[in-house]
Amino acid sequence: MPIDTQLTVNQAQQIAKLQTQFNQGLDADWPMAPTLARDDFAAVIVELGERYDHLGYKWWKKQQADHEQANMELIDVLHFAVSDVIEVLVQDGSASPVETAALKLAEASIRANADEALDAKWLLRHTALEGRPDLGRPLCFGNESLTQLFNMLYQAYGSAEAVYVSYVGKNALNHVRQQRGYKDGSYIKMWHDEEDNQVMMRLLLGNNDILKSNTPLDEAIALLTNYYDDHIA
Ligand SMILES: O=c1ccn([C@H]2C[C@H](O)[C@@H](COP(=O)(O)O)O2)c(=O)[nH]1
Repeated sequence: MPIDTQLTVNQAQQIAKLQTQFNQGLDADWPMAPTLARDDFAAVIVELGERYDHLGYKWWKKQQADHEQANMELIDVLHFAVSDVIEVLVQDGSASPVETAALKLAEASIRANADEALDAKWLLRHTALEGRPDLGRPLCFGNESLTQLFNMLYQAYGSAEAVYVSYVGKNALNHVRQQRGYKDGSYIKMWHDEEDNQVMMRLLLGNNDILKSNTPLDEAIALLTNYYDDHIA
């Protein structure tokens, strides 16, 4: 049964905006005149590799699949995919790349369907078909690749709403990591016996107000920072 689900326009706009804000925390001039060298597609490839690892792809070794962590890698891919879309729009001369990227996200989320989710290799194939060698980008998130990514996200999370909460949560966690020393290595990634990702999902899923809020990021960051300071650091 196809799942009838899609991002609201407001959710798509939030994702494009939150991604821009996070990237600008690392490089204030991104995306118009970046000063920090970044390679979003290298990151996409590595995140998909991590996904295969969590799925236990090694047929020559006994492994335990961790589907929750594998799904979270798709949320990481979404971060870098949105960044890629915005960068291509800038290179193509768009005057409003963040707003246009939000529109592309909303449209892909309408076209997508969990039943059509395929293995990540097919996603990569589409990014190659939609590549822009003219921009020095052999792989790119065009409209079809974005749809394929949403197919996979819907299969992983069951609804656009769950994808949205997971995105906001991971984006917030990325901020908390930066604020608590991820760059200098002092951040503690294991929260007791679990990865911070997993604790984050539990904390946010237990807090319905964040989804409805107009400032979901601020609320998610506050929740996670308090937890980190009270229980971990
Ligand atoms: O410029 C960047 C750099 C990192 N991330 C986010 C995306 C992923 O959610 C997360 C990956 O971090 P690791 O867990 O792989 O360190 O960082 C961005 O959104 N933009």
